[in-house]
Amino acid sequence: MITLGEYIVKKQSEYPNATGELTSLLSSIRRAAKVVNREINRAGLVSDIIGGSFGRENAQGEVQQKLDVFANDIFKAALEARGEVCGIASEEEDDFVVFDSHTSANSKYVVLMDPLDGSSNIDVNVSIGTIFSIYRRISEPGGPVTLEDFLQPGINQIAAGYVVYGSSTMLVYTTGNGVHGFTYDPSLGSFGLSHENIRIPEQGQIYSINEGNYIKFPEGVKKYIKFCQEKDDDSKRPYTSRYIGSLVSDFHRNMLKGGIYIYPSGTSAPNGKLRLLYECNPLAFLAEQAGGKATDGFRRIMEIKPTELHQRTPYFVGSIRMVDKAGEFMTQYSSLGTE
Ligand SMILES: O=P(O)(O)OC[C@H]1O[C@](O)(COP(=O)(O)O)[C@@H](O)[C@@H]1O
Ligand SMILES: [Mg+2]
Ligand SMILES: [Mg+2]
Repeated sequence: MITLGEYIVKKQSEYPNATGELTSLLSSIRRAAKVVNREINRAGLVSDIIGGSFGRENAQGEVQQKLDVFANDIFKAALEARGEVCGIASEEEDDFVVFDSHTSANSKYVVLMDPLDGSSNIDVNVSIGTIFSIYRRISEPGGPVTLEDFLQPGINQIAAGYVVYGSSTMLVYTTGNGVHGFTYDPSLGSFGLSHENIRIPEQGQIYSINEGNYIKFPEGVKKYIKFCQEKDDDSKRPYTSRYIGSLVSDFHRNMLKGGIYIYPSGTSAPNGKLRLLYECNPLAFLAEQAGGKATDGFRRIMEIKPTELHQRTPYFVGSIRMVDKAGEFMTQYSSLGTE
């Protein structure tokens, strides 16, 4: 078994100019994932780290769970410790955080993260995740870190990935050279290569959307859901509806089996729920690297120029032919002004 650490180093050797900073940064994430995984495995045993609300709201007005805060602290500390990162932005931090140690201040990377994805599933033993996105800063190393360092379009990402804490724990990442998955082996305490060069099937039979919000959906989405539910032997419809309620877990399943995940805009959430910078862009990079697609119903997600740290966007991601089909319905009904 080749471990994640060995694989990252091996990949680095393919880049003669590589400095090892990204390798070290990725291994900080690997180490933090192990610590968070250990706590998640005993979720349910209520303590000051896990089990229930932290009793405070984040910038988006969501009540933070204890594990949201714990995961945020663990990843933040791990990213600061090695000095390869000059600053982070996180779902659980109102503003971006600058690391001011000498090494950090001179480093060239910023990280954006959703430390704990699927928070509503923490206390009910359903799989959850962590999402991360890595950019080269725009500002000069050694100089002040600015908001512009974080408000970069997804196409500028250097690397992205997620950890899914499910029946097994996996870390899946890309550096723009394919998508690779590693499964955690608790007996060895390391991640082993289990899914090299993941490819999303162009067409799947799974659609993932919270149909509880159906009446609030744009007409294009309502029509696409009906399309998924209609019988048509040629295209193996009706498709199967699967919705875990943890973006990482729904995305991971659809990436391996084929499928589409949609979190649309709605009458009560005009820009949808998901955050462009640390949920949608990193998974869009992975989806595209695996042969899939990610849009807001109309535009390529990774070409959207962000304006705010916690901005939301409608999200359509997964098998390329399914995202295209959903896009056709969105265009057709938005042009009819019935969006
Ligand atoms: O309950 P809803 O409205 O369907 O939302 C579920 C979605 O919200 C999220 O939980 C948002 O992420 P966080 O848990 O990180 O806030 C996604 O993981 C998930 O897909
Ligand atoms: Mg999330
Ligand atoms: Mg979260």
